Amino acid sequence: MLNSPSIRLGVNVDHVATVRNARGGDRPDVVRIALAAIAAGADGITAHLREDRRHIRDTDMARLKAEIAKPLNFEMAATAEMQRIALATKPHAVCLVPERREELTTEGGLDVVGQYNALAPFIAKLNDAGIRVSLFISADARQIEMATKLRAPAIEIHTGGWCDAVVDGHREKADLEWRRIVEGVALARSAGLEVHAGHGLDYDTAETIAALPEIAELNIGYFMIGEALLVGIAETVRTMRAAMDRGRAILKTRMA
Ligand SMILES: CC(=O)[C@@H](O)[C@H](O)COP(=O)(O)O
Ligand SMILES: NCC(=O)COP(=O)(O)O
Repeated sequence: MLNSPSIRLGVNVDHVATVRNARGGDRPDVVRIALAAIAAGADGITAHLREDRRHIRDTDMARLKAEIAKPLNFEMAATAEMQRIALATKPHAVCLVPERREELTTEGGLDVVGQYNALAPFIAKLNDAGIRVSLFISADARQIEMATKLRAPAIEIHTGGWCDAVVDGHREKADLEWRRIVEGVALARSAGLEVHAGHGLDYDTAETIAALPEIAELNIGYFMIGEALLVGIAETVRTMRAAMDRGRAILKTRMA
């Protein structure tokens, strides 16, 4: 089984922009928080430029690209507008996510099976520009198999259903969702995909999923920004990194 020796932490800064936009000013500064997260150990920054610009704005994405030295993971819907912006911005990576204006947050995974014909040329253009493409999908075998046909080198498994069930104490649903994730990441890795995970992760669920050998990257935002309001982003990043390291240590004992 191909494993990922280390596991990267991508900090999603969307909800720093949510707070900033509440009064329409320029504080808190998204880039300043991103730089502090990187200084504390984040391996990259994730930001979601939504069609409705409810949080991250075009200027945020441009400043993040210009001012951070670590990889920028540009989350976006697969639209012509976003492709144009991504090609102009040239982030390290793009993660294609589904979007509905009326959604509170990302609800499901991208339907790469149903959207294959549109996604194939869309992804090819980003690949050709040297941008690493990942697909935000559910841990569904058909979606994973189709992702491999789309020449995306990576997928990000949507962990929202599992995380919500854990937080809500729905043990049976959490166990079912977890089994789907375990099977999905194994299938994806065996197909040669780089496997990321994200949505709804907190310290406990990040530790649990970091024990899966196939996971190369976790992208975490909402929970961490909330924690940062209490203890600061640096301590939050350090605590999240420690949780992920505990997960990796559990993996190592299992494999010993
Ligand atoms: C795809 C995903 O789960 C998140 O990265 C996404 O950014 C969530 O959207 P909001 O940040 O708008 O809640
Ligand atoms: N792709 C997941 C992400 O970037 C952050 O999701 P969340 O932790 O804000 O739910």
